[in-house]
Amino acid sequence: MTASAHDAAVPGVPIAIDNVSKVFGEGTEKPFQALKPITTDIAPGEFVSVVGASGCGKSTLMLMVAGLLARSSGTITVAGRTVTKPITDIGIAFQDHLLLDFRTALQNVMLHADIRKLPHKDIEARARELFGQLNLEHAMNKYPRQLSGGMRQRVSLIRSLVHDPSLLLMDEPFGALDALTRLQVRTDLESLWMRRRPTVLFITHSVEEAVGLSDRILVMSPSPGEVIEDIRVELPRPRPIVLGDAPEFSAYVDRIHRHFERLGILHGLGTLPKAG
Ligand SMILES: Nc1ncnc2c1ncn2[C@@H]1O[C@H](COP(=O)(O)OP(=O)(O)OP(=O)(O)O)[C@@H](O)[C@H]1O
Repeated sequence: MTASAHDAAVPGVPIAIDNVSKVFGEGTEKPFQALKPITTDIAPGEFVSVVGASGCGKSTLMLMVAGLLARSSGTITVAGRTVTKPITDIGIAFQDHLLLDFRTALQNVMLHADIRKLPHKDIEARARELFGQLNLEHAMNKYPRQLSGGMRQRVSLIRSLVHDPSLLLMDEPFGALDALTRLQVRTDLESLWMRRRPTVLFITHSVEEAVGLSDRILVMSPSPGEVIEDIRVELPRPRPIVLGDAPEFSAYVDRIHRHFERLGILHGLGTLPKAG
């Protein structure tokens, strides 16, 4: 990739999560502790995934970072400022795969630029570049109904990143995709992220996807969730689309699955019987 003035701009924002917990229904007869206290720092431009059993509190944590849900204890700062209300003053993007039927792919990508009156020419130039980067030029002037589910998802990725947000929050964005498309979209997300390095908080049920994408993975216990291991993934980038046969990759995946086995989330992992 060639460096340009644009690439040199400041990447993502830092996030500090200090002793943050969540109890739903506080002060009622039936309070429910969804999250035990969590403390972690996310560096500017880091790609951090959260994995854990269903209901362990992953979305709750993300909503609190976004300022969309009040915390029960602790503090969260984003870009050095304490989060007390929904974050709107830094470039924040939520992954949202809904495209408008009556707008072409390019017009969908331009949606926020149109609404927020951002510099249309610059954003459109960047949008075209990103369509090119993902080999999707042919889709630019098509309507969502003319695109496959995977292509729609990739268009929505471009839409999330076209304004170079400093923070991208993604809650299980690829859940509805088939396994092959998911690999492609994962690779596309890495390639778009590498361009400007926004900070990404990424929730997934797929351990392989987390290892394929992340700088760090927060492994959560079952409900009430807490971080049981914070794993730094030291695999070089860009990571190949097919990672399964790399022993370093499998070692990370295994390590996380073993946690889940120990916690009773997975059963019957065992080891392969010896051949012969
Ligand atoms: N507004 C709410 N009021 C009461 N309980 C809630 C509320 N929101 C979430 N919960 C509960 O808190 C727990 C954590 O929910 P959360 O959605 O954060 O889990 P999750 O790890 O994201 O789950 P999944 O992987 O299934 O999406 C769940 O038991 C959920 O039912």
